[in-house]
Amino acid sequence: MGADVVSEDIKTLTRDGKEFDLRCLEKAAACCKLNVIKKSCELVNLSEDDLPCIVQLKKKYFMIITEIRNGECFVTSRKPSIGIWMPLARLGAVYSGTIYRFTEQQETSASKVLMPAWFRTQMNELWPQYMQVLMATVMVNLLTLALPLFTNMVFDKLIPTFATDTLFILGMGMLVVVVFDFVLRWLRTYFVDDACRVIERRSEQFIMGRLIQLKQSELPDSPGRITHAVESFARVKEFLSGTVVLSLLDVPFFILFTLVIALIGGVMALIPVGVAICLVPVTIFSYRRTRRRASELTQANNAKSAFLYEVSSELEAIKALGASGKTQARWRRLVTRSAWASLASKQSNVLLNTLVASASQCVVIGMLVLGVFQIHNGNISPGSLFACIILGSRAVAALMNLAMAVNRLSFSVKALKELNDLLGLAGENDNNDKLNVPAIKGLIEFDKVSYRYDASQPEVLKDINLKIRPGERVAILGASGSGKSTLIRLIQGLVEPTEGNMLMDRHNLEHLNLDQYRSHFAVAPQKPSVFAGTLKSNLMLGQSSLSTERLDEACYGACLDGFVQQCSRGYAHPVLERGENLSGGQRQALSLARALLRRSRIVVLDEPTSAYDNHSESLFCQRLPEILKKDQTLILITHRHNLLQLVDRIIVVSEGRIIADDNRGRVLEELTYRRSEASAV
Ligand SMILES: Nc1ncnc2c1ncn2[C@@H]1O[C@H](COP(=O)(O)OP(=O)(O)OP(=O)(O)O)[C@@H](O)[C@H]1O
Repeated sequence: MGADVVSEDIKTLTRDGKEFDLRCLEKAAACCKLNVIKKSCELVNLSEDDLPCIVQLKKKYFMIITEIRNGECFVTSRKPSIGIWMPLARLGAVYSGTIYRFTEQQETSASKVLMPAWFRTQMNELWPQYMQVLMATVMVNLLTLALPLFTNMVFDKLIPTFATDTLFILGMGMLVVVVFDFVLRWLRTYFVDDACRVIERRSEQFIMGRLIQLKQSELPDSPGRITHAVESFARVKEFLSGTVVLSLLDVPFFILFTLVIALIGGVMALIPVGVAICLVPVTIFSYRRTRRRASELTQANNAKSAFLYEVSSELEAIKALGASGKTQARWRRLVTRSAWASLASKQSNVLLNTLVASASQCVVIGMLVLGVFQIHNGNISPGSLFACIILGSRAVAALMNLAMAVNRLSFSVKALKELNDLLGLAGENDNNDKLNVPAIKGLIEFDKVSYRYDASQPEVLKDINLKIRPGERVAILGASGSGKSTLIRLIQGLVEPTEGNMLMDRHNLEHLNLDQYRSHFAVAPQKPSVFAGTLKSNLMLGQSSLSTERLDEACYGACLDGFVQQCSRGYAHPVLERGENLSGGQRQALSLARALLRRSRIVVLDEPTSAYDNHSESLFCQRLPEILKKDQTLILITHRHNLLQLVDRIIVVSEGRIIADDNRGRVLEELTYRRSEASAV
């Protein structure tokens, strides 16, 4: 367990003088796959296994102990932010007697699939709501007993004696019961829906947080698969946190109702018990069948979502290429496949539903037939028979709900498994011992780095040794597909070398907190990313408030200033999804301005002017040096000769290897020489 990150997380959670929020801590710990355990013990009894831990002091203060040695402990708190060694006895004077320690979450594979830890954490926090649901369920089911007892009384006592006064009083009482029943059922549904709402908000926040953290190299090739996994979870969570909970809570009442039937009607209780026994194999068979169907349906829907995602983002290209017919034909095939899979899975459901409805009728028929014999033998009265029938139907209804929930569970398990597989992919900061990177000097080193995107593919970069010093202005040149952008991805830690090491200020990137590390980069990628919103929201992506002067400066540098002035609403100019209402050059300028706005230590520009006209490109070449500070490193990937005036050093990549790396003049000379040699041949 890594002390650094846990301490760091804890520090942000323990605000001096404020109430300690255990829920927040549990949530943060769950993100690191840790459980929080509250423990009462003497400080002298703390063992290595307890560390790091949060120590609760008197007066609501908290500290973190990361190490204990020779009667001293290393403690940190928010104030001072650095740690100190302190004798345990001294801390003992202000110690409240409680610590919070951490253990790694252990999961069995079954629990992982049915209720992954992150989802269970959300549900665990909702115990108060579920306790209310439980209480309402108990009340509702107890009130259910009133109707059969009333019926029994009416048939056996009131009809023979025609005691109308008692009948009216009991009738009024039953009306009150009905009103209570209505209110309780409504409340129960409300509590469940409210719990679902909370789970929805929290789990979807968690999912997005985790998705963003996943390693780029681990993500599935198809963004449609990700979308589908997240979408199907939206349908599942309501079922798991609502339907399943209610069905499970109803089950004990099957036993209660059967016991009451046994009390009133003796052997009549055998009927619901018999139906329950028959339902078990039917439900298991149906569950297995539906699980197979769910798997086929998921595959079909995945393919559909992936294709839909692709078509919706490339609609214009499809029209321009005249590929509408082919697109429709492929869509038809996908839809047909998914419709058949959907029909097959619905059939499994319908079969169980129909069987379950028949089982309910069987209970009534069975009870009537057995009841006639029982009445004839004088064992029960007609009133008891009516009461048993009502109770029997209610008892079996509880089981039927459970059987149907179990059947539907196969879909939920499938969807949860898919999402869990996705979220279980390696994340960038999964190891808790990553170093924080509050600042960098900017020394980038490739130490014998090789990289391949896929084990089955050849290496894209081979044995690269390279050093880029802080403040250098470097261009990376090379033919298409030679590996320039991959080089940049490695520098940013977006992908990990298959061999060798990537270093920043002599620290291996695999030991750094990559989120923090990347905050020192300003990147304008080859393919600009533009989002729906305004020019300002796009420029400010990932930034807090900035002055208009800073925005103006960045737009000036990227030559976007002219366009901003043309827009009547200036920076508030609306931008459509993926920047559909902007030209290619404007999208690129926006992405470039966003990078310049960050004033990061390292500025990476991948083909920054590929969509610029010649005039804008020349302007950019003039303006960029005005904007860049001396200590900012510039790494420029370009095919444009004009841009080379911005750099002092040129690195040439060919087929994944560095074939030239020198100052601008010498490399350009060498390239001209090679070109003339080649043309002479
Ligand atoms: N995500 C990926 N999965 C598999 N292979 C990839 C991926 N991205 C790039 N490649 C392959 O890696 C090689 C290097 O690609 P890279 O994008 O680094 O080239 P580049 O020099 O930047 O090219 P260009 O100048 O055309 O942008 C290419 O052969 C490309 O097909």
